[in-house]
Amino acid sequence: MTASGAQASRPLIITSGEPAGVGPDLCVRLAAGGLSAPAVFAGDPDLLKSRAAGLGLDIELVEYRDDMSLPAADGGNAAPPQMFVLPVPLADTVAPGQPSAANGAAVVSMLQQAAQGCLDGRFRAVVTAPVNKALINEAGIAFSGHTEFFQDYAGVPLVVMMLASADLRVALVTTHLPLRHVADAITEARLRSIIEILLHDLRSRFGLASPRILVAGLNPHAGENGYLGREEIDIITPVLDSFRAAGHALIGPLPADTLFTPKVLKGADAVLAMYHDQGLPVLKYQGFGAAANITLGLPFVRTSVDHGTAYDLAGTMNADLGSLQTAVRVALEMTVRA
Ligand SMILES: NC(=O)C1=CN([C@@H]2O[C@H](COP(=O)(O)OP(=O)(O)OC[C@H]3O[C@@H](n4cnc5c(N)ncnc54)[C@H](O)[C@@H]3O)[C@@H](O)[C@H]2O)C=CC1
Ligand SMILES: NCC(=O)COP(=O)(O)O
Repeated sequence: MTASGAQASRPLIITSGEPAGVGPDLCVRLAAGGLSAPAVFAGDPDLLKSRAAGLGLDIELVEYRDDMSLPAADGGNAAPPQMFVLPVPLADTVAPGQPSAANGAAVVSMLQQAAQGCLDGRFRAVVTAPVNKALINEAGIAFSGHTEFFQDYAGVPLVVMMLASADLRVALVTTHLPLRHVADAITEARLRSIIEILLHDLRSRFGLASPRILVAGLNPHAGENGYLGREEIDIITPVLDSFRAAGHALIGPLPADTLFTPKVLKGADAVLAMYHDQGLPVLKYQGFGAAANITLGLPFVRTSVDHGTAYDLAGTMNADLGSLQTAVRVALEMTVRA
């Protein structure tokens, strides 16, 4: 697959995420293995250098400047491989697995610089390594996730979180919300806008002309005709009916407990789950390590890993690189299509 000339000349920006987690390890491993497209890594150069050394990787860190033109396959033929770094210095030095809230501002700065570079057209797309949401809050910065951060930064009213493996796509109506607030957040207006974004991006970014989407109910047994909750009757069904009347293939609301069985999933292009832990455990059970987290509805492409900071694996070669590789591949494919 090849990108257009203008797209190919713009590098991906990959944020290295929580400094004490596996993000920096995965980034140096990705750079050492070579990428199929130009990429810049946002992070602290000293940290990346020391993590590469600790993992026994021989790479040359090169400070990235906007006026640089990067080799087509980043670090491809250079020996040792080159890693282009947008420097974001940390406030505190950290050891693998030992996070410090003092670095919260630097972690958020990586995201700001990446988002701004995408909005300005300097970067092709952003790929994020995991952050620790609680630690950023401890640093005094309100933060519930990359998804919400990029939505706010881009100034768009709503985005959709979708995790995708080779065999399953799961999008969410609500994201990082306490469970007791979920039902109130599922309004007709929100559900309608989420479905519009999902339909639009499945067509434009994934090449699905008429996506078939299975929609979960909120309550057990999709509400059991109203005896176990009324959201299906009052909100979900009317919204789905209006999309169906317009010719869209939306099936549901389906009982979530059997929605993910192979027979029901057959022929579906995506599942729309009502909340985070209704959909994501299934996706992760099915595809952990080979899935990407994608934010739909942004004015730029953003993908991420399917896992968290994995402090227990930081500084070792034991973390699986598969999800970061998948996130990079999906970002490249999405930017070719759009
Ligand atoms: N995209 C992001 O920024 C995400 C960040 N997080 C953050 O990560 C932190 C830790 O969350 P947890 O729930 O413990 O999830 P986690 O994904 O960090 O760890 C859960 C389990 O998966 C394993 N694991 C994670 N990544 C792996 C990899 N690449 N290869 C092999 N095994 C891997 C870990 O060793 C652990 O056993 C939290 O602060 C959370 O906010 C969680 C999910 C996504
Ligand atoms: N479970 C996915 C997750 O929490 C990642 O969220 P985000 O940081 O990508 O918004």
